[in-house]
Amino acid sequence: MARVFVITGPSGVGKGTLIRNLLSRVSGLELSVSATTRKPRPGEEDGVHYHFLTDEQFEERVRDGAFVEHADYSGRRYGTLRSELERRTAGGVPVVLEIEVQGARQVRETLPDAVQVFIVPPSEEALRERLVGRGTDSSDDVERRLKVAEEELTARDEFQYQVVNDRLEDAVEELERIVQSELPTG
Ligand SMILES: Nc1nc2c(ncn2[C@@H]2O[C@H](COP(=O)(O)OP(=O)(O)O)[C@@H](O)[C@H]2O)c(=O)[nH]1
Ligand SMILES: Nc1ncnc2c1ncn2[C@@H]1O[C@H](COP(=O)(O)OP(=O)(O)O)[C@@H](O)[C@H]1O
Repeated sequence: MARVFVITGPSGVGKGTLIRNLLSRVSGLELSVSATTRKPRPGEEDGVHYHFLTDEQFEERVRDGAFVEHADYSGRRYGTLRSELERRTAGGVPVVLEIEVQGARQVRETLPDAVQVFIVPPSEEALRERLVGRGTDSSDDVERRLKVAEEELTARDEFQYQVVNDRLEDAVEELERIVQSELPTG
C-alpha cells in the first residue's frame, strides 16, 4: 500500500496552505477529499474541496462503514471516505489527509504506518490573526475554533513530526523534506 500522510493541527494554522504548496512540489502526491456536513464557503466546490453531505447522508455512510475515520468538529461532521483513500493507495499513489486531531488519533490506530505531522502555530495570537485574516468564518466560529485549538495544541507531542508554521516558505520546505524522506525514493 502506498504511503499515507496525515497533516493535523488547529484550524487556521495553515494546513491547507502548506498542503497546496506541498502538492505542487511533490509529484504524484494527491489529497484525499473529505466529506463534511458544513456549508460550502464561497468558491468551494462539491467534490473538489469537500464532498458536501446532509446529516442524513453522512450518517448513512457512517452506518455503512464508509469512513476510515470521522469526527465532530465545531458542531459539524467531517470524515475520510475509505473510497477516496483506497482508490489512490491501491494504485500506488501516496495520499495526504488534512484532518483534525480526533481523526488523526483514529488513523493512528487503524493505519499505524501512516506518517503523522502536527502543524504548530508560532503563537496563539498568530493563530487568531490568521483565522480572522482568512475572513471565512463568523466571529462566533473563530472563537469556537480557537477554543478547540487550545485543546488540540496539548496533543502536539503525540505526533511523530511537528512543524512550526511561522515563515511559510520555511515550513513548506520542512514539510517537503519530511514527505520526501518517507517516500520510497526518499
Ligand atoms: N477528522 C477529520 N477532520 C477533517 C476532515 N476534513 C477536514 N477536517 C478538519 O476539520 C476542521 C475544520 O475544517 P474546515 O471547516 O474546512 O475549516 P479549516 O480547515 O479551518 O479551513 C479542520 O481542522 C480540518 O482539518 C476529515 O475528513 N476528517
Ligand atoms: N506561515 C504563514 N504566515 C502567515 N499567514 C499564513 C501562514 N500560513 C497560512 N497563513 C494564512 O493563514 C490563514 C489560515 O490558513 P489555512 O491554510 O486556511 O489554515 P487551515 O487549513 O489550517 O485552517 C490563511 O489566510 C493563510 O493564508
